[in-house]
Amino acid sequence: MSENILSVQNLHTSFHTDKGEVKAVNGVTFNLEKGKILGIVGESGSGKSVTAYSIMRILEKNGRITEGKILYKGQDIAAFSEKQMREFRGKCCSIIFQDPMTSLNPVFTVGNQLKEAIELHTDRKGKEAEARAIEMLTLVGVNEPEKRVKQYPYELSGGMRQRVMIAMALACEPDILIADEPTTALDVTIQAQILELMQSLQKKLGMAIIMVTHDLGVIADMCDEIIVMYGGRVCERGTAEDIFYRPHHEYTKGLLRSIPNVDRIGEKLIPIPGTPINLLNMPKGCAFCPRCEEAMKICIEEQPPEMQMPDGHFASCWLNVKAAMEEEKGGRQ
Ligand SMILES: Nc1ncnc2c1ncn2[C@@H]1O[C@H](COP(=O)(O)OP(=O)(O)OP(=O)(O)O)[C@@H](O)[C@H]1O
Repeated sequence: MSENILSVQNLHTSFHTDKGEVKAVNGVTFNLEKGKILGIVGESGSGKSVTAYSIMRILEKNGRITEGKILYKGQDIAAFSEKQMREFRGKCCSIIFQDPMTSLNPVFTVGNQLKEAIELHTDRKGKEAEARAIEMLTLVGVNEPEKRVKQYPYELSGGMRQRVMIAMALACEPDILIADEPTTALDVTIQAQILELMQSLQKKLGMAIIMVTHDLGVIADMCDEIIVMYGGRVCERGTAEDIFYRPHHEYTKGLLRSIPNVDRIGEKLIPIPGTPINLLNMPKGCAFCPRCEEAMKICIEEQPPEMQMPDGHFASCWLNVKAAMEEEKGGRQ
């Protein structure tokens, strides 16, 4: 039976700024099953990273979770003390970022930093931690690990640095790994290698992964479940198959039209027209409405409810409500 290791329920996160309250995440709900890969997809500014940082409670000082629950194995992490949170980060849930250089300390060797992470979160100390560091580098496919531990981050390539970051994140065998745009800064071939590595580690270690990305194409083959975000809200969530083959939100359809597809070679990619919404001034209705070619009057006025589709996945779009009503009307005639 499936088991939710993480359950995010109606999460709201805001930032206080001189210009007003930036409502970055507005009612995000999803479940992450043990050992599964979940993708969070959306364009820049849609609230993907803020959702991830809310889970880790690593928001910037002006940020705050204003509503909702984050349950880890059934326990609400909002109630965790700072000490419990330090244990949670690393042992239960780890995060890797887009640019490993911002996370790796340039003045310490790779070995030193790995050893420190291992000593901090596990019982392995000294020589045992050093041996574990080499073991972890081998696991993530770093060649000549004995030599690498003595090197500084600047001596490694971008792909190699990301492997080191993954090794560090996995040193304590967390149940959940959050990867925030882990391959965006890498060139395409290295990107594919890192994604492959993450998939194989997921299989080997059995952890769950949350992949945060703006590129639906990147995660097409690796995710079990996908949530599509726009303007801090979830537009659609379901299995990867639901999202790719049976999309029920106009934004998801737009995203799909804008990624290359081998079945449509020669076809033009269609970008989504318009600009992202202003989070300081959220529209009353559907966040995507100003850019939606199918928008109706109700879309401007009211936020669409999340509806379960016949195949079981969820979408928040008034067009589905209209379609459902018309079907019902047709059935009654
Ligand atoms: N400390 C902050 N103060 C004010 N606004 C913030 C802060 N951090 C994030 N935001 C805003 O929250 C919104 C969501 O940001 P978030 O980083 O989650 O977007 P994203 O979907 O991950 O996109 P990207 O890939 O560009 O990071 C953005 O409009 C961003 O400007």
